[in-house]
Amino acid sequence: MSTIGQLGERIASLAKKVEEDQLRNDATPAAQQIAMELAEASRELEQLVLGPRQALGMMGLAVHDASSLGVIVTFDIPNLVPEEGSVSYAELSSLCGLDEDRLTRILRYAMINHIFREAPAGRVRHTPQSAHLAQSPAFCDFLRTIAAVFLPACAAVPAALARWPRTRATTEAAHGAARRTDAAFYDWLDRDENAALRRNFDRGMEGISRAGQRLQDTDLRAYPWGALPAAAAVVDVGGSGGHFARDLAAAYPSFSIVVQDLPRVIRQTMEDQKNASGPESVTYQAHNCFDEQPVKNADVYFMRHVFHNHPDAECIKILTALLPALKPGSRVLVSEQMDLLTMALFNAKERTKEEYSRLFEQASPALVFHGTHQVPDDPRSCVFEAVYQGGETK
Ligand SMILES: C[S@@+](CC[C@H](N)C(=O)[O-])C[C@H]1O[C@@H](n2cnc3c(N)ncnc32)[C@H](O)[C@@H]1O
Repeated sequence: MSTIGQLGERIASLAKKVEEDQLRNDATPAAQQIAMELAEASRELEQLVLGPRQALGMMGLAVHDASSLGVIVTFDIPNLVPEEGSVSYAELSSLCGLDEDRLTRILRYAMINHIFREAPAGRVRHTPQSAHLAQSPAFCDFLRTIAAVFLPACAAVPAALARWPRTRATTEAAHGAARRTDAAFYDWLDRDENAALRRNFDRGMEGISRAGQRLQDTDLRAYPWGALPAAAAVVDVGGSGGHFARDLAAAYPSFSIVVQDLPRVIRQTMEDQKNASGPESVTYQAHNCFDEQPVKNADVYFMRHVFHNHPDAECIKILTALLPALKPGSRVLVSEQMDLLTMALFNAKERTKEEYSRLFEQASPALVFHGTHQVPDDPRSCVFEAVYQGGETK
């Protein structure tokens, strides 16, 4: 482990490079890698400076970071603060409906994280952080989903694991314990009384992919899409409202792309797309990924952040449902990102490349693992690739 002095020197030299890269607008993988190293070294320095007692205490209390952010987006505060200038706590309180005392406490806490600042005393104005929220409505939908749906599930993880230490059942996940329900996550979300949460969840998928931590740009850069045939047919299974598909279509206009998701998601997407000018090469289809794949002989079947929702047996079912559609050379791409949320919601598993290779093989020996694709600046994300060799009875 480095000393505080060594880390300080390293941070100073990395910071200089990052500043120069930012001035040159250099966003190459090498520049992003250096920025990541700087962020990691800064986190390590913070831990060393604080020492274990303070650092661990802050980790335990980080729940307030998430809940204060949750209040801010739930009450739509970023859009109530003027773009330029400031607003008083009293005015903000009457605009958002939250009493002034609690509003002030919550915003002052959030200011520790540089979300808003108070200047002059008693008046609130934007920072780059809070302005990002005001400019990213779909990302705020995702943050509202975190506050209303994910936080209760994450808080229940220790109790759920104590109750079911070895289970893989989707009905025995922390989400179920928090909600006191036996329903698996998506069945619960589908209930009539959860319509508002569902809408936030569906829109939030685009928000997190475009403005949050699960940037779809990673998948566009990590996989060599340009090496596919010019008129490649791509199916985005579990593609939500088509946010990835539309970016893929913009980068590769000659591809034809089908976005599949649950009927309610596709219904809403078609509704939303009526007034939007989406690319014609992207079409939408309601399809349950456990049913036989209706789009035959596509070049690519892409599943982004879908497998992490499911235990092994269900992933094998999803892959098996693809088999009748595959032609020799069809690629199955599974894009994943490491996080603990899927454990809280679904008891799902994070898998290594060996485990993915086994999953593909268990679905069919003709589905041959071809390796992984990553970008250096987002080591938590990975695209696992299998190619169908054909030649077996499906
Ligand atoms: C974590 S989201 C990922 C969405 C999108 N691929 C992305 O990367 O933002 C998982 C998606 O799978 C969809 N989904 C869940 N169960 C499904 C099923 N049985 N068949 C098809 N899609 C499903 C959800 O509606 C949701 O859009």
